[in-house]
Amino acid sequence: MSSEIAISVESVSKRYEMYSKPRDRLLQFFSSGNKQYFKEFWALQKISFDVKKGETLGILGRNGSGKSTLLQIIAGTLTPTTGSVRTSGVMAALLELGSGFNPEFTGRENIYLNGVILGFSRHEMDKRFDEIVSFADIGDHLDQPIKTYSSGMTVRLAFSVQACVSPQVLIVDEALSVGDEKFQRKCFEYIEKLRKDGCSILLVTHSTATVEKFCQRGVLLHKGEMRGIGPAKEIVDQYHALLYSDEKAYLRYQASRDANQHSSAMQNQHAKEDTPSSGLSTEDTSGLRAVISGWDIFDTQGNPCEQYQTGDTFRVKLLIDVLSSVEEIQAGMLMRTVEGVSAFGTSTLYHKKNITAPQKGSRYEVEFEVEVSLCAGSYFITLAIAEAISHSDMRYLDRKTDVIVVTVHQPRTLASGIAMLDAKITVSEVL
Ligand SMILES: Nc1ncnc2c1ncn2[C@@H]1O[C@H](COP(=O)(O)OP(=O)(O)OP(=O)(O)O)[C@@H](O)[C@H]1O
Repeated sequence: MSSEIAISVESVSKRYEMYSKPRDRLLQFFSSGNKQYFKEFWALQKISFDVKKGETLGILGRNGSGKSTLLQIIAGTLTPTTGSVRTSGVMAALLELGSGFNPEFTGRENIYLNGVILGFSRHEMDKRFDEIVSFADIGDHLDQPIKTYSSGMTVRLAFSVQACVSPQVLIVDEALSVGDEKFQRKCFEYIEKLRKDGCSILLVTHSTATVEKFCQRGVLLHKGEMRGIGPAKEIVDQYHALLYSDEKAYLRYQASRDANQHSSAMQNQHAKEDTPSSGLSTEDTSGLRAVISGWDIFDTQGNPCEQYQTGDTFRVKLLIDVLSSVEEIQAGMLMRTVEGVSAFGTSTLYHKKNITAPQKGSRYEVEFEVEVSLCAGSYFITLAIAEAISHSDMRYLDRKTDVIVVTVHQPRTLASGIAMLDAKITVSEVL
């Protein structure tokens, strides 16, 4: 393995044996391989990629696409059916919540236990102990058994132990989403510091905002196969195409991306994405057929505004430039939480307001007026336009991912979660 590489994954596949009845497992055990009582399920198929030293790589994919399986194989807690993984340097892993802890032992005891697993002596852990405890900030709970911890406390301690041993490779599996926002920020600051010090980081998350912010490159897994590897933003776009379209539409999107990959047309598009308000020529020089050429968010008085209170109304406007003939254009918006969970999406299709037979060179403005029935938090808005092919199918024309961030405040907390539903509470004494 080259000295520039921190993790090398070579043709890794993982097969699970699926038994329909527990009895079949026993029969298989005694069958000495003459008969197969299980169905094969390949959770991963021929995955290969390298992570460079100092690089942060994000792994994206729908639920069940194989992300955790891959991380466990890289962390060495699961054996691949075929293929191999090589890593260099001290490797710390934050896998499933508290998976490295013994629940019966106290936090203090588990710090030392984890130290041994990571290859550190007691003396070496003594030197790091204070930093770990101060980072975890779990107070007196340190001397209580881990089984009494909340999930937030467990993740605090797990992160602190793994990060404070100055690893050369850090593997993080979604675990951080359990902690509160303040602790998450602290973790990401620490991850950034580790990255600057040359640590290679592999991050599994559903938050595309996290991938775009922290990762140079991304990997997209789909049904156990690697569907893409490349600059974080491109992989996030592919992931969105996979999430928000049906499978057929995604495959078409991917095929057209592959065809255009080396053409200047795609480079044009990304250059334009970086300067959204620059305005676009209406000449179809790029191969694109329609683009989102501008967008903004306003309050009901028409002032640009990204801060709202629950119950307020905002207006998102987007401009669409039609570069060549398109039969019918559908425009949509999607609001997602910081963790990437969809909170609300709507489209001209749902409201029977698609743009039909737009002329080449024409420009349209679409306005979404939305009442903010959301709990307090930050929400990212993605805008997209697509060509309606049939009632249930579409082909993406342009997409602007997480381009508007709305912060929702609630002066007096009335609810938690995402949706602010109207609730009435009645309390009465039962005699
Ligand atoms: N021990 C197992 N036996 C059989 N199938 C398994 C086992 N572990 C995982 N799988 C299957 O392997 C596939 C990949 O699972 P994995 O947990 O890696 O997905 P994931 O991308 O991490 O999902 P999520 O986003 O929901 O965490 C899933 O279909 C899962 O059901």
